[in-house]
Amino acid sequence: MTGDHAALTYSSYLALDEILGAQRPRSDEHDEMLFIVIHQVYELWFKQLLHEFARAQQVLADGETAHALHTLRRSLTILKVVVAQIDVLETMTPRQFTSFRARLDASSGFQSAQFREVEAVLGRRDARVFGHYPAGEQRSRIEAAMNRPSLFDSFMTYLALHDYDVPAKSLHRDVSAPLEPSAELQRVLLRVYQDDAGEAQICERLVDLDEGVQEWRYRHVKMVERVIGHKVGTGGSAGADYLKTTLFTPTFPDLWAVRSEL
Ligand code: HEM
Ligand SMILES: N[C@@H](CC(=O)c1ccccc1NC=O)C(=O)O
Repeated sequence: MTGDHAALTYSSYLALDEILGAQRPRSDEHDEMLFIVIHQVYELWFKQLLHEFARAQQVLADGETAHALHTLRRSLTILKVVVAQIDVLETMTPRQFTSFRARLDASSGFQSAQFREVEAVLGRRDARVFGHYPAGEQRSRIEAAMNRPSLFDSFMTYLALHDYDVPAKSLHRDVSAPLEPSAELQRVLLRVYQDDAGEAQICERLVDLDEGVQEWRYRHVKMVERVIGHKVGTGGSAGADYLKTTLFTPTFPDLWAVRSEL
């Protein structure tokens, strides 16, 4: 040991004092601990997903197929884990949730800034989400993500580097605008699939990602229905009925559209 630095330990390296001291139930109800821990684990995985997506965007913009596939594969594995976590929360019955629900006040998943950042990095551009974020650091991070190229934009750069004739409208678009389906781009994607090389595998991993997010939404809405039925949400929405309206919006519409032609 040098100087007066304490030796690194398991708990100091992992900052366990901080993370294990951060569960603060507001009621004495047994199940509130599970509710808090599940959400904290989600937020940690969201943080890791954002870290992986940033890497995926870098390597795609460098045209590196193998590294991109590796990073996308890891992201998908994380996504599967967070979808599976819903099984644990579903062991909580409606009465158990109701026992502490009032203590949540008006807080809700609407306020998960990292979830909104994940959506923005993937390509969602929707100012409605800002209704739940007053000016501040969280809002700025979501705005920044909506104003830089999305994962799909990085994929456009990747395809261009691999000599595909990506339409200028897709390659040099205003990245702060929503991704619009494009017939011209779909023709390029068909070629990618016909070549059946690494580029097509990237397409498949992006479809996996899109499907995985849709799967999360479906599992979340079913969990909501079984736990609170059709009650209105703490965040002020219609609850399950609102969540159902978000189910069928794909992140990468062109990758779905081409499938009828393959
Ligand atoms: C008992 C468990 C849960 C219930 C009953 C529940 C309920 C709801 C409801 C009713 C909404 C609509 C907003 C509102 O009006 O409050 C919502 C939104 C949301 N919840 Fe949950 N939730 C649960 C667990 C989770 C978990 C574990 C996560 C993981 C982070 C999560 C993330 C979200 C997100 C991100 C939204 C916004 C979705 C969107 O606008 O597309 N929720 N939830
Ligand atoms: N919106 C839920 C409450 C809820 O689930 C929640 C509350 C605070 C923090 C995270 C939550 N999870 C997802 O919405 C409800 O209406 O019961």
